[in-house]
This record gives sequence, structure tokens and C-alpha cells, in this order.
Amino acid sequence: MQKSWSLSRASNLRVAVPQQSLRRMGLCSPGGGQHASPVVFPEKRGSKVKTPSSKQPVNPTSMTNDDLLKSKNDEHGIDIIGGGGDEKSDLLGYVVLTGKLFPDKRKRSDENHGKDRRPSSGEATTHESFVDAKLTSKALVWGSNFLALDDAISVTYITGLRYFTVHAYPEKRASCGFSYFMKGQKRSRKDFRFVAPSKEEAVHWVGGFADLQCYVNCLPHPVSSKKQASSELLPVDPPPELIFRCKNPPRMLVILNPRSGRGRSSKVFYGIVEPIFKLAGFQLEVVKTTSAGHAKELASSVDFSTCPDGIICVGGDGIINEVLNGLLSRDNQKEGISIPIGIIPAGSDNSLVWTVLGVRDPISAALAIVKGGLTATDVFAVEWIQTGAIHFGMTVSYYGFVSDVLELSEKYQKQFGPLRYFVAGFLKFLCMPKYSFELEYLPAQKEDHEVVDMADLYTDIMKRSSKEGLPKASSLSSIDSIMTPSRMSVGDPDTSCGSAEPSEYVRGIDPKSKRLSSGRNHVNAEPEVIHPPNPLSTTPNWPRTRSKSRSEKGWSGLNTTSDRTWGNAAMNDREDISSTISDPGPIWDTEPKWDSEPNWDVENQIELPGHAADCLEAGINKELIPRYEEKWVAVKGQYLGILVCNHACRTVQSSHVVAPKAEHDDSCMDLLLVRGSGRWRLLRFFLRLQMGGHLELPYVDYIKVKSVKIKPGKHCRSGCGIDGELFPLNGQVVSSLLPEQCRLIGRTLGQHM
Ligand SMILES: Nc1ncnc2c1ncn2[C@@H]1O[C@H](COP(=O)(O)OP(=O)(O)OP(=O)(O)O)[C@@H](O)[C@H]1O
Repeated sequence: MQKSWSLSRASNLRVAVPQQSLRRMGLCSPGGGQHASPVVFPEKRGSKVKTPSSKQPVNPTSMTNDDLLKSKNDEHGIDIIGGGGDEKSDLLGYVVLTGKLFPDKRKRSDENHGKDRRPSSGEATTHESFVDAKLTSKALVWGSNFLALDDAISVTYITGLRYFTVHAYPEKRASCGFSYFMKGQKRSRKDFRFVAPSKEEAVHWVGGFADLQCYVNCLPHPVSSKKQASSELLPVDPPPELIFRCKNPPRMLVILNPRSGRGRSSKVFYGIVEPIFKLAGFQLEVVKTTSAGHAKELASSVDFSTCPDGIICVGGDGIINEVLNGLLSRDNQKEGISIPIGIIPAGSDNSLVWTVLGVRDPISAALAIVKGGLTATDVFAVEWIQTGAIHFGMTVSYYGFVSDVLELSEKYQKQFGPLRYFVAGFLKFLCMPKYSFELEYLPAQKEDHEVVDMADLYTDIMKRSSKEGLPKASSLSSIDSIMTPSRMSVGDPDTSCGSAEPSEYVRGIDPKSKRLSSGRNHVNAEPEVIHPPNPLSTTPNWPRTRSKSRSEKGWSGLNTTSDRTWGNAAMNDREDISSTISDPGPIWDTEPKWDSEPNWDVENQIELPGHAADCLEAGINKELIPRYEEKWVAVKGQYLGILVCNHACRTVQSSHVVAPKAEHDDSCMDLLLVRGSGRWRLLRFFLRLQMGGHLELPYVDYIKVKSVKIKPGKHCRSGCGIDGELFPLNGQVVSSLLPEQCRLIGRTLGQHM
């Protein structure tokens, strides 16, 4: 009877356990999770460990919260108090184990000495001293107390004793108003020690935690270990792995950037994070980087058998980017991208882990890693068309003002640390140049899946990047060496030798050029021009007037205007008008600034791959060349900024996001265009960004795209920032997603079960 319960319990658990890294979820005993606990205990006394009732497993989705609470109260008299009872019952999941426990709140001096401290009379010897306790798939509930398993790291149990300790990092409760100031240090360690009515029941409780993938640190009984030392003939406790279905301790490589966060990353790791990993039984090999590029080198060459469970990056977004590029520069890139990446935020900017997993403090990040699970995340590649160099990223690539700030901020790294972006931003703001770009983008639409064969792209880009080697990731601290030609490294995008032709990768994205490259260069002229901002148009300076712009709003889905439904179109219109008063003016009300540059079209002709020649050959009026078969949209002009976001890009300083509709795994990138020039526009943009209203500005376009090609105007000097790394932008780059996603370790806290 009891055994069959064990079996059903195990199978229930298997259903309940989320799809965590299977490698990480390997079980100690040979049978893995397939067998029942070898330990069978008779039911005992009034405080027996109860088998789940016929109602169980409790399916919280099929019961109302009231039902759930009522049934719990009826069965065991468990009183969940503290407000938000409904909320807590939602958190309970299904019941794994019920029984009695005595919460031992006294400080233990004998904790690690293995003495089975007998509760003093009146403490726990009587049945009444124990409280009802319940272990569910999501929480441990005892009396009126509640511990979410998401907050629990591990359980320590000394074999043969009847108490055990649950180690946890619950959130500190901040009195209202103070929570803001507690950001980043909301959790602290708490050890909960429980005495079970008997040793057998203690084992059962600990086994329940093990079943729920909580690491069990099982220590030998000190007496038996002493005896064992003195005589091999004396019986010893059975090895813990025979009792508990513990998960194998994960083995990982830690790459720590000691320069991150103004040098605080070592403190963060050794002082805060490492103890958590130790408690959770992790086996870590820690390597501190010695220079920029070291992390990439490590990731490109590490033997995965030494860190089968992943690589943990301690630092900012820069170190993660290095690791990603290192993994993708390996011979076996598919294996490289499949290696899970854990992130401990310890740098000045940690947008990736903050946005994707919702954690921004090191303790929560470590908890997310301990809890496991994987979060698939898109990876984008930026390719320099002329050189063929490729750099990968997971957060954002940007051009214009922001990349200039990134460049200038390098100068102030030592003086100002994380504030350097603000200082550089202010200085750049005072002497702001004009940025002109030509860009083409492929809006994300259903049909795009048919047009773009991402698998081909992937094979191609992987083959090429493997053969040619990826460019060296350049840190902020080595911006000078990137920007100064004489000091450029071989792998840098700008110096790599390559064909001036767009690569196969680019052709793959652009079916037109793919066709041309394979000699099939006929044009299927369509009867209708659906794309007024045709870059090949002989009519200069579109869009010129407000009325034209308005009419453009009627196009279906292929232009920036219609894509503004992500913003607020009505608001845009109002903003358009108001902005003419205070602004230099919306782009369609005044001559666009780029119009004032003489001979823009002569100097900055858009050279669509093969397209112009094709048109001329065919003798077709360029104005009438339809482009919608490819669905690429081409625009050009002055842009304060171009941001191609892979996820929402939450900034550490504010709770607002740059790209509100972006998802890290939606196979799309979100293109943000801040049109025009001038300080006032820029200031308005940043102010509205702080309030989350930047998309409503009339000069901001927001488009979901599959791919973007960006080329700086002739007199435009702008870099290309990728996840905080800066590269020169001399010539066209194309940004697209890889079909393979990388895997971040952890899930948004609270979504583990
Ligand atoms: N030991 C090292 N010495 C100097 N630079 C390093 C070292 N290790 C890594 N780097 C470089 O430091 C850069 C920044 O790293 P990271 O993003 O981890 O920290 P950060 O504090 O967020 O810094 P930043 O804000 O400059 O990005 C990376 O681009 C990386 O190439």
C-alpha cells in the first residue's frame, strides 16, 4: 500500500516537474526517476505521513481556490493566513506529502555535529507540539507558515537523524514605500530546521524534497562515520544516494569578468553567489578573464565534457556576448549554441537577464540557475556585407546617437563607471552630429516564412563563420583599437578581407539577389507600385509632404506607417501637429534634413544587390519597379537612432522598455527608428522613453522585422553597437535572426513548476 503510494507519488512528480535540462535532471540512482523510493515506512502514530487522499493529486486548475483551501483545511486543519489566501493556494500545486513537523526555531550549535538533539520536555516530545505540515509541488506549508519551493535551494539531512534543514532565499518583505530602495537585495538566506516525529518520517520528508528536484545535501551520521573509520567491520548507514532520488550536481564553467561593474563582480560572485551554488551542490570551475576577448576564447575552446551543464557568465551584457560569439565560432556550432548559458548580473548593464528572466539581482539570478529550466532565446547575426565578417548578439544592435555615446563612454570608464553613459550622453548631446542612413527592412509577416528559408541561411552562415572565423568581440575598452585602422585586429568587421558582393547569407535573406546570383535575373514586373518610398525612385526626397505621408498610411502592412499600430496611430497624428510648433517639425512638414545635403541621391545611392542593374537592363522605369514580391521596404534619411531589438530591452535604471512588443523568442526583431535630427527631438525621445511613451512620438517608427540592412550615408560617421560592443560601420550591414535559438539557464522566477 505504502509502496504503491511511493510509486504513484513518483509518477505524479514526474508529470509535475517542468522540462528542465534533462542532463541536469539526471538522477543519482541507476534507475533514475523510474523507480519508487527503496525506503518503505509503516504508518506511525498520530503524526503519520499520510498518503495522498483519493482527491489527490490536487489539480489547482480544476478546483477553485476556495475549494482548494477548504479541502486542505478539512483534511489537515492547515491554516494559511497572512492575507492573500487565494493567492497562496494558487501557489500550492498538488500535494506530495502531508504529516507533522516541529519547526525548530532555536539557533543550532549542533547542526553540523550530527547530534540528534532530543527536544526538551514540553517542546516536541508531545504530539501536540507538532504542527500540520504539507509538502506540495510548489511549497512547504506548516502551521500558518509558507515557503515557496522556488525560494528553496537545498535540504541538509544527516543520515539517521530525525531533523532536516531547508535552505532558502525568500524575498525580504519590505514595508511599503521601501521596496524601491531594496531593489537588488530583496532576498536573504534563511535556514528552516524541522524535527520529524521519527527518523523514518524525516527521511520521507527529505525524499519528498528530492523528488521535487531540490538538492539534498546528505551528510553521514558522525557516529557511524567514526565507527567506519575505526573499523571497517562495523555497519554504516546506507549511502544517501540509495535513499534519496537526488539530482546529479550540475557541473558548469564560470567565466567571471573581474572588471565588470567597476570591479565588483568578484565580490558579487564569491560573496553572494558562490555560497548559493555550493549549497545547491553545483560543481563549478571558475575562470577569471584576463583581458577583453578571453571569454570568447574560453567559450570557443572549452571541452564541454568538463561543463556539460553549461557556462555561467558573471558580468555584464558584454561578457555574455563574448561567450555567445565564442560558442558560435566553434567547429561544431550547433553544439556550441546548444550549451546553456547562465547569467549572474554583475556589470553596469544587464539588460538580457533582466528583460528575459526578470531578474536583476545576483541572488535571484543564482536562484534561477539553481532551479534550472531553460529559456530559448533568439540570436541575431550582424553581417558586414563587404567583408563577410559576422558578429552575433542577443539583445540589440544600434546605430546613430547611441552608438556614438557608447564610443565616447569608453573614455570615462575609469572615472565614472556605470555613470559614464550618462556623462558621454550629455557631452555627445551638446555636440551632436547628424546621422544619415539608408535602410531596408523585411517586415515580419506570415508570408515571410515562405520567402525566407531560414534553414538555408543558417547552414550557410554557420558554414561560413566556421570557415572564415568570426570577428573578435571588441569590448568598450578596446573601442580605440577598433576605430583606428592601424590597430584593427584581423577579425574585425572592417578589416576582414572578403568579397564586396553580398554574401550567400545576405542573398539568402534577399530572394531577389539570390535569384540574380544564380543567373535568373528576370524581373516579374507587377502592375502596381505599392511602395512609395522606393529607393530606386528618380523622384528625390520622399516623403515630402504631410498629405503624402497620410496617404501612405493606407498601405497595408508593408510600411512603417501601418506598423505604427504598435504605437498609437491616433496619438501620432495629434503629436504630428503639436510637434510642428515646438519641434524643428515632423519630417513630412519640413524639408527633411537630409534633403538639405546637396546631392544626397547622387552621393548616397542605394545599391540594392543586383536590382538597379537589373532594372536598367530591362529598361524599366525605376519608379514602377514593384518590390512587394520581396516585401523589403527601403527608406533613407536622417535618423537620430536606429535600434534593432531582439527583446524588449529593459533598462536597469527604469522599469520601462525600449521595445515593448518585442519577445526574446518570437523569431522577429523589433526595429525602432527615431527619424530626423536635432537635440529637442532626441531629448523628447529620451524623456518619453523614461515614461514609456516614446512610441507615440510622431517621428518614431516601430516595426517588427525579419531582417534589416543598414548603410551609413556618405558623410555619416556612426558605429554599430551590438550588445554593448562597438564596431565600425563602414558599408552595409545586414541583421537577421539565426533559426537556432540559444538557451539561457533559468526561467522567470515563479514559473518553475
Ligand atoms: N579581464 C578583463 N579586462 C578588461 N576587459 C575585459 C576583461 N574581461 C572582459 N573584458 C571586457 O569588458 C567588457 C565589458 O564587460 P561586461 O559587459 O561584462 O561588464 P560591464 O560592467 O557591463 O561593462 P560595460 O558596461 O563596459 O559593458 C567586455 O566587452 C569584455 O570584452
